[in-house]
Amino acid sequence: MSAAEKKALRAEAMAARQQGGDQQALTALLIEALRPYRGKVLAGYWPMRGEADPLPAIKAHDGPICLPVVLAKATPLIFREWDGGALHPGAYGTSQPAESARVLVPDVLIVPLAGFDRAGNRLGYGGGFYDRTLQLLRESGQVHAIGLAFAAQELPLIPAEPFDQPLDRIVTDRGVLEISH
Ligand SMILES: Nc1nc2c(c(=O)[nH]1)N(C=O)[C@@H](CNc1ccc(C(=O)N[C@@H](CCC(=O)O)C(=O)O)cc1)CN2
Ligand SMILES: Nc1ncnc2c1ncn2[C@@H]1O[C@H](COP(=O)(O)OP(=O)(O)OP(=O)(O)O)[C@@H](O)[C@H]1O
Repeated sequence: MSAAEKKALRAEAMAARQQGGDQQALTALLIEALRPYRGKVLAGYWPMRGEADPLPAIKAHDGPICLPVVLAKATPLIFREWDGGALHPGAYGTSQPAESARVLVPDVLIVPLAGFDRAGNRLGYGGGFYDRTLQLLRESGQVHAIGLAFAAQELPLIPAEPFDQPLDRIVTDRGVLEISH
């Protein structure tokens, strides 16, 4: 897929995201999907630009919670513990925990999506941050990646590229997709 085609696909998915969806149904399904991970380190995200909101489900998690921090372009994300307190402005309009917060290694990640397809391929903002991060985490242990999106963000096909890290599961407001690799 050319860069221009990928850009167009991303724009299409982001436009669909603006329609939103049933946030309450999404929260209930996400809480259900996280139930097996009680006590595990959970990475969420602070939603921006119309992203599906993982916060109610994160707050219901019984275990350590962390949020992504961008250190630099083209490098994996790190995750700092979040106690529910005030956040600080980070790169690209993100909000991140204080630099004094502990760095944690997540067992389960909620991955923000621009778009997704039924095979578990995902589109983000194009920074490759989650691809790099999931690659690194998967090299050193087991990690479960749950994509979160509104059902309207589904695309028929996102051509997988060699560096793309697929999701293990996708939770939308209309149900849960279990991905078999
Ligand atoms: N809520 C949330 N937090 C997150 C992410 C995310 O997708 N969602 N990230 C997921 O990676 C990381 C931040 N990465 C991001 C990368 C690019 C842009 C962004 O707005 N890009 C611009 C182009 C910027 C440029 O290249 O100059 C754009 O899309 O218009 C935002 C976040 C970590 N935190
Ligand atoms: N593991 C990796 N190692 C090196 N480069 C990578 C890796 N993963 C992705 N990239 C680079 O990152 C760029 C962006 O990837 P892509 O368009 O898939 O981003 P994205 O998945 O939309 O973004 P994000 O992961 O931040 O949500 C690609 O051009 C690719 O070259």
